[in-house]
Amino acid sequence: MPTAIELHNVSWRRGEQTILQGIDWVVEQGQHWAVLGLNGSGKTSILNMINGYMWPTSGEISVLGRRFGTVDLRELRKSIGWVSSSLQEKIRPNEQALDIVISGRHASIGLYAEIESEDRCKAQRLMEDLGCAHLLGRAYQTCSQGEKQKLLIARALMASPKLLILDEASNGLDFISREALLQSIDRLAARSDAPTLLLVTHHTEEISAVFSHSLLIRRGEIFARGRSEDVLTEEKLSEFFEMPVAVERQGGRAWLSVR
Ligand SMILES: Nc1ncnc2c1ncn2[C@@H]1O[C@H](COP(=O)(O)OP(=O)(O)OP(=O)(O)O)[C@@H](O)[C@H]1O
Repeated sequence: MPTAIELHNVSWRRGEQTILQGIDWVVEQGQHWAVLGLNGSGKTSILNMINGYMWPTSGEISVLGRRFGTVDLRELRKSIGWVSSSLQEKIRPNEQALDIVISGRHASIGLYAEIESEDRCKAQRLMEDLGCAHLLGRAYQTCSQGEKQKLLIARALMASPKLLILDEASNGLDFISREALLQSIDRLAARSDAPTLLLVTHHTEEISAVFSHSLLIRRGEIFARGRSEDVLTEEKLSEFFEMPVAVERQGGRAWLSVR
């Protein structure tokens, strides 16, 4: 089975500034990873490289077993779902929830292809799985932030991606909505046909047990990577944040506080 992601000695420089330095990271298919790093640490830059929107200054990248430089990126992107807040802004406010989900089938914003009933059934099933089937005929602008996120995840799943990136998916959610979204993500991860998941987050407590591995990025370099229980420890995180933190484990999640 090809690896989901391979970055070998990837660096990215812009003029005098080194934004990524010597990134080595391998994600096997079927693993789910959390990616943690302070603002400006380089997370989005790595995601842009994985999606082929940016090219490293040096190093090699393979995604889903295809080595960059020899692959049609537009084709490859059909196998990658990326749910981010910037996607939210691209959705037309009066578009209906079901249509938004179906539009993910062709990785387009808006409906350009004829809707097949198969697509409609799949979209409905995904909405049920994510607990947002009640929104079917609702206009996007009338949905809450949490509901919008679920719709966008369902939309990304329409194309049956092999890799799904959830980029700060819980931004702006209240406590209850965030828990509901995290539960939906857990259910998704537990499915036998689940894509490889990357959860980009600022909050360790969002990293549930399904995210078996974690990557910590600091100032454009990998600070730590490996099994989440080995990486999300008091000692490592205190060193990572350069601040003494306490970690309390509850339900397989690491809750942080400043010591
Ligand atoms: N196109 C660019 N040109 C110059 N600098 C850039 C460019 N893109 C990103 N950077 C810089 O690279 C660094 C890493 O940015 P990046 O967006 O990858 O961080 P991030 O970890 O995603 O941050 P955040 O959590 O705030 O979203 C930042 O200092 C940013 O200003």
